[in-house]
Amino acid sequence: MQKNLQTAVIGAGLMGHGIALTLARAGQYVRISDPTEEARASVAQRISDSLKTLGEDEGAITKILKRIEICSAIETAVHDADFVFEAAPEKMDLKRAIFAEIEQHAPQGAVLASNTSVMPITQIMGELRHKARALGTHWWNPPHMIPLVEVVSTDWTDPKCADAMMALLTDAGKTPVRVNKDVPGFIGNRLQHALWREAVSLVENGICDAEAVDTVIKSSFGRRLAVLGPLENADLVGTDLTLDIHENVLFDLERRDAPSPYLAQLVEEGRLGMKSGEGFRKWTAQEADDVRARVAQHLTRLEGILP
Ligand SMILES: NC(=O)c1ccc[n+]([C@@H]2O[C@H](COP(=O)([O-])OP(=O)(O)OC[C@H]3O[C@@H](n4cnc5c(N)ncnc54)[C@H](O)[C@@H]3O)[C@@H](O)[C@H]2O)c1
Repeated sequence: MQKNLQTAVIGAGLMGHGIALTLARAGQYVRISDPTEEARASVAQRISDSLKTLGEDEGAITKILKRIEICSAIETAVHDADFVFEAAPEKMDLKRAIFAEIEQHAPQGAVLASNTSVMPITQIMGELRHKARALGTHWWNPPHMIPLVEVVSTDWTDPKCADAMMALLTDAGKTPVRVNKDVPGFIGNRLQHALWREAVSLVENGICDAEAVDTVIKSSFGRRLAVLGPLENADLVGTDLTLDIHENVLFDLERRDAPSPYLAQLVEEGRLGMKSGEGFRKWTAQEADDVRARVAQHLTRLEGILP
């Protein structure tokens, strides 16, 4: 893979800082833009802290930071970019306006990607003049630690642009996966939220409490999920057993096609989770910090264990 390519990251928040450091660490140049003074002022320190978590020393961090330029204007960030990653807030109108501006200033050959979590790429980039270079790259949080990036093609995405993006991400140490149809939630969030729908339903229907749901997952199939996907598991136990289980349980699983009223009520009551001190469960600030530290420590350890 060619090095010293010019990349642009639009939005220097949680995802943008991690995408930028991943690309710079892989030997590419990055211009990262954000209209917010606070985000621009803090992004170098946040990147440095994340690189430390990844085990980089001061010398390496200085070299990586030299590859990253911080800008306020989208035009400056994208004017000579080969690849553009948009990581601005999850608002359709904002993303559409950002891509109109990107297209105005980026080279015609640049591949343009949105990091939207669930919104259709077709809708975000439907107004572009050159839609063949538009696609989705759904990175996962923290983007510098979770290997997966879903590369989403629309009906009009040129396969060569998707190939180029796959190559760039692979070279940067990511595990890109192609999503061939632009469906809401792509692959990962469809799977994740199918599980969350059932998890909420179990609590809502008094079958168990929230702690029991989390304990069951963490102490059972959650343990093997990182090395055994569900379809590998179905082949491992046999598709015949899988069919028998589905015949006896699927009829009773949650199947509503809208969010749970129980979840809506939590939000209405201001029980927003760790940030408000209570969601499905009560959380002290210390308990919330402990969870974040536990996740970071676990992901760091996994880096050394998993292929
Ligand atoms: N946080 C996650 O876990 C996660 C995971 C996967 C995907 N995403 C998606 O990534 C995107 C970014 O999420 P985030 O968590 O980094 O949000 P964030 O709020 O941390 O960062 C967004 C940044 O965009 C900046 N911004 C606002 N308007 C802008 C503009 N016009 N141009 C450029 N930058 C602008 C903000 O100042 C902010 O710094 C969203 O689409 C989100 O859905 C988030």
